[in-house]
Amino acid sequence: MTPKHPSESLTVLTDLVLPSETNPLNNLFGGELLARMDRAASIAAGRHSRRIGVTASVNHVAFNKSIPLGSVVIIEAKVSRAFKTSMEIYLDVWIEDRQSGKRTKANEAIYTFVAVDETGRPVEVPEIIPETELEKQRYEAALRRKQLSLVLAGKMNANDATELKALFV
Ligand SMILES: CC(=O)SCCNC(=O)CCNC(=O)[C@H](O)C(C)(C)COP(=O)(O)OP(=O)(O)OC[C@H]1O[C@@H](n2cnc3c(N)ncnc32)[C@H](O)[C@@H]1OP(=O)(O)O
Repeated sequence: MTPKHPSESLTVLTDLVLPSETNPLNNLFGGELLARMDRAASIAAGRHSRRIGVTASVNHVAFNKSIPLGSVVIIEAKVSRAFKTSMEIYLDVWIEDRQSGKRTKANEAIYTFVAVDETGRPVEVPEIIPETELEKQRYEAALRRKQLSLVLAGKMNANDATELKALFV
């Protein structure tokens, strides 16, 4: 399989915050943002693998900044690392000022998707070659995050998480 670059999976989802999507403080409901990010990540995973992608885990979500009613929200999703059948998708969420067009970073999230065939069985995905400095940083750290996610899910013994253990020695 020909390796790909993260830019080939870039998915940008731009949408408004409507009244039905807000909490009592008139800010975007967390679950609505999670769903939008899942959609963007699913498209990014599909662009990288050209397969059906299922969400295997949500590894990290930081709701750093609330997103008010009426905001223009931009979600950027890109595959940050591809393993054998799984892909880490890194999501950056921005609020765009209507007047100036200036973007403010609101949230970040990291999802893991697995490429599957029509019967739901995991299938291999192309390798990824990071290009920019940020892509290289995210690529390097992705193996640690995969090991942490597998340990927390009870799918990996902590003693086998070599990359993760290296952080503490
Ligand atoms: C877009 C959507 O919303 S889809 C709907 C929500 N998602 C779903 O319904 C998915 C349901 N879950 C499943 O179908 C299965 O559990 C799968 C396909 C995700 C994984 O199946 P498994 O039988 O565990 O397969 P397997 O053990 O071979 O793992 C497949 C890959 O997933 C990775 N993986 C599995 N669980 C996790 C996890 N919790 N965190 C990180 N990676 C994981 C494995 O490390 C492996 O990666 P690799 O092949 O790149 O090394």
